[in-house]
Amino acid sequence: KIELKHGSHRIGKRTDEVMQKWRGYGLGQFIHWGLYAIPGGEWNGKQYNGAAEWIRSWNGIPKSTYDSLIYKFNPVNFNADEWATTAKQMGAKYVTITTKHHDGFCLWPSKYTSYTVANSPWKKDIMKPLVDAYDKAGIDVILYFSVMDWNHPGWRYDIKTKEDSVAFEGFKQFTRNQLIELLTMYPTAKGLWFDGTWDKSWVKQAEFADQLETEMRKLRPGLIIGSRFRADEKGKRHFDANNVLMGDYEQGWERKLPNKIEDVHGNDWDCVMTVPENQWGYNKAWKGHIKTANELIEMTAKSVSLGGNFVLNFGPQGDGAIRKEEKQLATQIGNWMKINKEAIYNCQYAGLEKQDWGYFTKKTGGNKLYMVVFNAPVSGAYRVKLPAKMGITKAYALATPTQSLSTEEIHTNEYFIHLKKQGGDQPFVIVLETKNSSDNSGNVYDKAKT
Ligand SMILES: C[C@@H]1N[C@@H](c2nc3ccccc3[nH]2)[C@H](O)[C@@H]1O
Repeated sequence: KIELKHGSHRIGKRTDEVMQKWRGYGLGQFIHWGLYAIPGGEWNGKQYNGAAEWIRSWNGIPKSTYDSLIYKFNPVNFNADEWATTAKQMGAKYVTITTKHHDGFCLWPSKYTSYTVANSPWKKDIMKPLVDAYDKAGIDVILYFSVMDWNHPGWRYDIKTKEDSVAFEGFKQFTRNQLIELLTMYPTAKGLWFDGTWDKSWVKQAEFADQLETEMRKLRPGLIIGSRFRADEKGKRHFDANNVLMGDYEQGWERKLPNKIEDVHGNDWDCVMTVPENQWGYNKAWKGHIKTANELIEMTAKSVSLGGNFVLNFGPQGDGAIRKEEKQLATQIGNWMKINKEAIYNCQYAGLEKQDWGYFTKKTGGNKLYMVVFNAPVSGAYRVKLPAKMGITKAYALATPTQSLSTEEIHTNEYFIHLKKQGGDQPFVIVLETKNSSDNSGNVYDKAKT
């Protein structure tokens, strides 16, 4: 074990209520919105091949020209309630919103820089109406904050000279000021989602970042901060030099999902996902594979089956409207969630052997197992292996709870649940109510034969 002052300060999952609620969210919405939504991945008729929110880094645009986009920020179709309603309809339980992305433009009227909405034609705070609208919709708000800030003169990728270190000290105070300002202005925010923390300059700030995290947690008890915020004094990120998770949940699953439970090391985690291959900010020309609702529903079920949350990204247009393709996905996913949300909300890893038909989830603190089916077996027989002593007292399709399904024990603790081929192309859920035969209440038909 390596002696660390600024490594992880907790072993194992947080057990407080705020984190237990976070653990049960299942499905979230990410919002990437800022000046980059105005060009939308295109400049002077030329397409930028990278992620639209990175267009400032393209050598096809002078930096100062990009920075002057602040004078074009006037989102006449921005409607915070519409965004929150879209998320509500989709079934999202939390939202992560970019307060400031790498370009440094602030969606709130920060006192510590002039590069904010206050100095745009729009003039007004964007964050306040958004936080209020999502709060009203019963959707918890997490504030995304990029430490890397291309607009601030004190930002450095690394600290090589005396000048670098003087400049970066100013940048560190600026960063602290903005974070305290955000937590003070939006006190209902449940957490911070940090980004842009991979460069050497920040990785070298183990003590400062550790103290800042402690200060923020003191200011906002229960605040949720992921593993991406800070490095330990050995320069280790996400997991400290003793391989212990930093922060409250693993934040490394960006545009990728774990495949098996061993990949998540017993930690809380969330997966943040784009609809196209790699576009977070609005991009006019969505190229390549655009994920379908069924693909995104499967990623949600897979995330919950492995003990995490799935956070789907929306990149609103420069005028503040949400594009129709994203609205359509929110509606399709929402229609599925309306019927099947019981298998997603407040569910966790079931601890069962994965089967080909889909994913198991388990209700937290209950005796219900859910089989979220994506690949219906041609036989209509769904294999289920249970731990010894656990029996099935009832099985039914979630959509038709009064029609019990026949359960056949084919080997010790191994069953076939029989369900004739369902029509339609929608994933569906089978519920298994279970009982431990150690407690002899209620009959457990562990020898049931059809
Ligand atoms: C959540 C995502 N994180 C940002 C990002 N920047 C990166 C630079 C290099 C590799 C991965 C990156 N992800 C993306 O712009 C988006 O905000």
